[in-house]
Amino acid sequence: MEGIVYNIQRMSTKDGPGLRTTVFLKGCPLHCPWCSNPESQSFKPQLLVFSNLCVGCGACEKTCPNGAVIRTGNTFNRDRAICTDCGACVEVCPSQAREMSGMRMTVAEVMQVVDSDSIFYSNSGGGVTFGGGEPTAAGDFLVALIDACRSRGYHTCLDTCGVCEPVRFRKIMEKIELFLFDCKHMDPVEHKRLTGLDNTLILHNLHNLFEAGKELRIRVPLMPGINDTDENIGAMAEFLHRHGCFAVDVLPCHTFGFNKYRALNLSPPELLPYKPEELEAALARFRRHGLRVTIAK
Ligand SMILES: C[S@@+](CC[C@H](N)C(=O)[O-])C[C@H]1O[C@@H](n2cnc3c(N)ncnc32)[C@H](O)[C@@H]1O
Ligand code: SF4
Ligand code: SF4
Ligand code: SF4
Repeated sequence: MEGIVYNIQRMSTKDGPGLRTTVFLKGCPLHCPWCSNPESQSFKPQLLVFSNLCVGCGACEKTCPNGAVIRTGNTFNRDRAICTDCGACVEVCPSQAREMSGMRMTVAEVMQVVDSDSIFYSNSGGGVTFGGGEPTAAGDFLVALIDACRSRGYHTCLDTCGVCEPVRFRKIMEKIELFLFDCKHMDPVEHKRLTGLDNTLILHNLHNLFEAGKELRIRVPLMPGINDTDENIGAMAEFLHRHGCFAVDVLPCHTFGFNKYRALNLSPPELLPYKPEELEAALARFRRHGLRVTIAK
């Protein structure tokens, strides 16, 4: 079985306990306007062009079979309407200005990388995390990867936005040991306006996780002026309290990865990270609503 993987991060300390291997699966049903991994949203491999690294050699123009390379002065980009993301120009670029995101891999190929890190899992209390994109959108490929990890005794963690058809989510839920579950916005209309889908499925799946007593950490990507209002944080606290949860991990807005929007010929988000005093004020709103708050690693 095959799926599209856009990165395998080794020795990660940020995606769950201990030392971890994080497998990033490409494709996401949401389009959060602040997403730090815009290349993770499409379900297909994609070309990124980092114009600042272009040395103007013209090799890509000569190689492109579709005439999709556009020259502006001494830099070479591509016409998105014509480019087929075939990757031929990446092979000839001498300066890494061109890069393909996403490659087709089999379960065995992913597990070869995972297995080579396994010595570190038992010593550190670590294991394997599946992220993305939205890992549940990879369907049977994700299930097969989890099964392969569990059969070897590796701890498994899922970093998810929770948008997943409930029957499939239940199947995944039974196999995963720790969930990092995002809560982005509590208002369904606002959730849809921001991300393209409302939060009905998300809250349904989250409710089921709580009911099943699964180990989970709620993560809130905190975006200035977007979801850090007293009203939204209050609604979040009300939902979480009803499920016996009194703590969240906050991911304050960062702009790492925003350079990849230009590399995909997209406009980067117009967002600035919090000033320290603004972040403190937002965190205080969580505490006022009875939620312990930690900044996620
Ligand atoms: C790229 S997502 C992948 C997992 C899944 N799609 C999700 O959204 O939960 C990984 C984490 O990064 C967070 N994130 C994405 N963009 C961010 C940004 N600009 N600042 C802070 N956190 C961000 C997400 O909210 C999520 O918790
Ligand atoms: S990815 Fe293929 S089609 Fe697109 S610019 Fe490069 S060579 Fe041309
Ligand atoms: S091959 Fe790379 S360095 Fe050469 S013109 Fe194209 S993008 Fe620039
Ligand atoms: S759900 Fe996650 S991967 Fe998908 S767009 Fe939002 S932050 Fe990006």
